[in-house]
Amino acid sequence: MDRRMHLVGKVALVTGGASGMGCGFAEALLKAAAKVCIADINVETGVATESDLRQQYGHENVMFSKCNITSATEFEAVFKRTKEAFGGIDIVVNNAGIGGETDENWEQTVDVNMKGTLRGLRLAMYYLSVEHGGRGGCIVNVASMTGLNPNPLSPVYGCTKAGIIHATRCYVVSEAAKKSNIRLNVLCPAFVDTPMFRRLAAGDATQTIGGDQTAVTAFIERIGVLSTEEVSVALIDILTDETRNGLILRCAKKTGNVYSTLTVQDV
Ligand SMILES: NC(=O)C1=CN([C@@H]2O[C@H](COP(=O)(O)OP(=O)(O)OC[C@H]3O[C@@H](n4cnc5c(N)ncnc54)[C@H](O)[C@@H]3O)[C@@H](O)[C@H]2O)C=CC1
Ligand SMILES: CCCCCC(=O)/C=C/C=C\C=C\C=C\[C@@H](O)[C@@H](O)CCCC(=O)O
Repeated sequence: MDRRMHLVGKVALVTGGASGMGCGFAEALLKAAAKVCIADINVETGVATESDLRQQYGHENVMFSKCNITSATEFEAVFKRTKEAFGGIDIVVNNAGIGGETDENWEQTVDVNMKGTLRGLRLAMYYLSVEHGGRGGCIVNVASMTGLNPNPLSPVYGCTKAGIIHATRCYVVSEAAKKSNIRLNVLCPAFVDTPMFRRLAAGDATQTIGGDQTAVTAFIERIGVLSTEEVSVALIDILTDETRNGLILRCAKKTGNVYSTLTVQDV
């Protein structure tokens, strides 16, 4: 049996879609003939990305919606607008996230990455569920390799990403996911060449603890850096192969793409 989910005409909502990895995901989805809502806190970049993608992939296939994922009202409004504009939602990519480890910004890292992503996950479960007028589909949460392995440079960030992995694990085994045929997977990239990565590589001291840029540079050199196109290929594989459910996909320049199961041995 063909287990490929054709993306033609599918509707995707991508948070943090104005730039970086999210923008790459939006473009890959549009290339596969899906319709995409990019939701992002940055209006200037969001409008510019919308305009660029509309020119390439058709006005009717792309929309930008301003959304701070820490705001319940704004986030809910984006789901509503996407459903109204495109007739439903099939795919949600919870991608928006930030780094920040200082006394001033570490709690914001938790608010955006943990609470914001949980909010997106809860809304996605609601909008995709059959009992609330949805039609099932696929949720991909973007965590990080640092959510699985210790990263001494960004512990708060790493914790939020571990939280995203565990939240996905819990929803995978939920009755709600099974009843509505909702697949959930988590993407764990290592370094990817995006504005966030470039700030880190350029020595933005707010992104790490310790202030040792030599350690950051050595870490990046050891791990390697993926392009947004390479990570987008991984996303499209998760979306199109309907056997992919309850999985972690690790992506790193030197080791490639490796799937493992989200579930661990039960007691
Ligand atoms: N770049 C990297 O090396 C890696 C990044 N990641 C994760 O991938 C995701 C995307 O990261 P990048 O593209 O690198 O970052 P980026 O900073 O280049 O892009 C993130 C996008 O999210 C938006 N955003 C930030 N806060 C938001 C909020 N509160 N509400 C809505 N939108 C918001 C930004 O405006 C931006 O357009 C993040 O969750 C990040 O933690 C994971 C592994 C590696
Ligand atoms: C805001 C900072 C994070 C930037 C984005 C991000 O999520 C990047 C993650 C990249 C790679 C993580 C790799 C983890 C590797 C561990 O297994 C371990 O090898 C780390 C050991 C520390 C070291 O080598 O310095």
